[in-house]
Amino acid sequence: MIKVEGISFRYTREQTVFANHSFQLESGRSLAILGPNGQGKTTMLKCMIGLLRVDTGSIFIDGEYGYVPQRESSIFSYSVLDMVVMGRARHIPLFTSPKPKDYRIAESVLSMMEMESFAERPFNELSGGERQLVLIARALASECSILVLDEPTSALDFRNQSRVLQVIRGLSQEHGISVVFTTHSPNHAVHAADDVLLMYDPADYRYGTVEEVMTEENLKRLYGLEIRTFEYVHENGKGRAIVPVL
Ligand SMILES: Nc1ncnc2c1ncn2[C@@H]1O[C@H](COP(=O)(O)OP(=O)(O)OP(=O)(O)O)[C@@H](O)[C@H]1O
Repeated sequence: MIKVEGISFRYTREQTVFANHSFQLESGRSLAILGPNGQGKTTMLKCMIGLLRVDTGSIFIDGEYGYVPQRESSIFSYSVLDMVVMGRARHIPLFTSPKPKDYRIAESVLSMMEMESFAERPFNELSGGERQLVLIARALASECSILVLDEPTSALDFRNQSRVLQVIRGLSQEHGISVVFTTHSPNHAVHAADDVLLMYDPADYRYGTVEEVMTEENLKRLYGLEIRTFEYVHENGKGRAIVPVL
């Protein structure tokens, strides 16, 4: 779990990115962070995992985290299996090679994500969506209990967006992994998150469950747009779609 209490961050004296934000992420839940371009979503993620130091407040992380960046390419032509094995780095002593156990774990993660057939393919020859899934697999191979993803669905086609959202949902619901991700899509937050953080402006935010927070009124305020939400019924239950009024 992650507990964030009263944190503030600024890159420069003139520019506060966020001030006095508090929220938490319980085990096995997923949290979506939404806000306009440049509002500080990536900065928030970086603060949460300690890549940036907050100016005030505290962050308590109970567990190991795996970080999935927005995009990554490799100058070497690693196979997908080798890329995923790299996720084992924190378990492999310095100057030693991965052991059969590391390969077994990497293979089992690929299998959990139904990507066994990708194991021998060169990572650099995969599509953007396939690479995103491999980067998620690499983070999971570290046996993290918290997965942190920066815009995991950006640049993906409709099908791969759904695939990544299903993976996020399954990891929290079936594997007890806590997931935090940033997104520009309110629909993706509704589909894959339990909790939401809306970043309005540096001193103002809203945090709560999807049901509490993802209202037409709050989203209108966040994006400066008229928004409508629709309930629909599908074979596995109910869903909600959010659209702008254009
Ligand atoms: N290294 C940096 N130094 C100075 N300012 C930065 C740095 N990185 C980001 N910023 C600024 O901080 C603010 C927040 O940036 P951040 O990337 O966290 O926003 P974001 O909500 O993730 O944006 P986007 O949706 O466009 O990806 C922006 O105004 C950005 O210009």
